[in-house]
Amino acid sequence: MSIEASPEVLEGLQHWRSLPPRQQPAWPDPDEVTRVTAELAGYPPLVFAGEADKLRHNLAQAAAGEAFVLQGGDCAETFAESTADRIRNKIRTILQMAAVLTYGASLPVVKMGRIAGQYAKPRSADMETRDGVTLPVYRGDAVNAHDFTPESRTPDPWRLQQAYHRSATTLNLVRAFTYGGFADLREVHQWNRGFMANPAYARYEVLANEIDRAMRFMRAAGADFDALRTVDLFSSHEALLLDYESAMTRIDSRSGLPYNTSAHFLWIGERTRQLDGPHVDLLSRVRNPLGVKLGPSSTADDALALADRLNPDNEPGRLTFITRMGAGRVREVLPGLVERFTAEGRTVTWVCDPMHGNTITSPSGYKTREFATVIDEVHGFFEVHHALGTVPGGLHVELTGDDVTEVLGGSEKVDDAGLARRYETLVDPRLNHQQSLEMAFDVAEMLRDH
Ligand SMILES: O=C[C@H](O)[C@H](O)COP(=O)(O)O
Ligand SMILES: C=C(OP(=O)(O)O)C(=O)O
Ligand SMILES: [Mn+2]
Repeated sequence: MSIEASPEVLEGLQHWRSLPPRQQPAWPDPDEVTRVTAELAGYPPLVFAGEADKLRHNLAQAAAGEAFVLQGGDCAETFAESTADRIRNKIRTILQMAAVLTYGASLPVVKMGRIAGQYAKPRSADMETRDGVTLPVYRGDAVNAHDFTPESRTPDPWRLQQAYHRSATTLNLVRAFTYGGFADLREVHQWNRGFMANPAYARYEVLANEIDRAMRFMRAAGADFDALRTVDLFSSHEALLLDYESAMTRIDSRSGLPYNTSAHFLWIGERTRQLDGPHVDLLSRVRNPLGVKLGPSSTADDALALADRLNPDNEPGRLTFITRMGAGRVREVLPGLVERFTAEGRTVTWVCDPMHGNTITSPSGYKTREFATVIDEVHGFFEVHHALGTVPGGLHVELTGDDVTEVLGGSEKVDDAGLARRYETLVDPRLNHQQSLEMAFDVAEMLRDH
């Protein structure tokens, strides 16, 4: 039997249209946007309500310290790079990290990609000037193209449909890889041994040997490795483009409730989390698990007000705070937020984004981050939670499975001159494959030792 939504619920889903927009593209022709979204609204869902419910349950476990979250992927996915090789490398990196973290935490790892829909970016400025020419800024492949020409930079709403199709093909591959045997733990373990073969990572040898021994123990004890051939890898992106997110919001026939079917998990960015804004309004009305980014200027009052709006029933797993304070601020700002939530009996999953508070410009002019600073914020996040006796629920990172050079440092010591070798990101710098694994080993050591 199919349950329908009430007229109030359907009307509420349009309320965002009356609220002040932020970070939305200046589409040249609003009628064109209406045509695009009317078509989009008839497309099949990319994800199913039951899957989002499962993820909400997993995130509730993470809030309670019974699981650990790993959310990772590009700052901005691009259409050109949503190829089989790139997607496979990214999935492999996430699976490798998850295996190491599972050992370190002795907990199941909830895996989410910034993948299959991460095509829209909030920006600091609306316009970009080069050599005296000023054009609209690049806002992600769902909006415009990166080349610096008036044609490319003009927002084109038909790109929203391309974003849908690219998300669908990416998700198809994610499902094929993760349910088709590619995620086999024995295989993932072999890849990690390959990583450890590089002497640059000798300091993680003790941990790597422990994992090796644990695998041999499991085999000897008759563990069912065939049951470990499949994993869930959930999709997520920033819910930024209201026209798209609204068109992808559908009524679940089992419950009559709205779900955003563009991804399992949606987050609201630091720039669009205003309580009276359209992003908070639209997302408050869907049942998916939600995230909100919290930067260094966040107060406990802000965070509580967001929880009142987005999780009024204090349902575990519904709300994740992704804190991105910066390495220099996390130890000072995070405790006040966590303490208030604990004192008020609020449930939230605390996840650390050590990327966005630590962005710098290198002497040669690249937008970059220092690996050591990124790691320092992660350490600060754990120190705060351990001191308060609260639960550090997971990590949110910008990464790629490829051998790019966008973040400084790491054991392979990418330096300023080295950034030029393979700097490919169109927005923020990502950890490369090796830096991602190094972070996983570092965090796993910390988790094991706690
Ligand atoms: O990914 C995050 C933001 O979109 C990005 O950091 C904004 O970058 P900008 O300051 O270059 O606009
Ligand atoms: C835009 C992003 O982050 P924030 O909203 O935290 O700045 C992002 O995650 O790419
Ligand atoms: Mn980013």
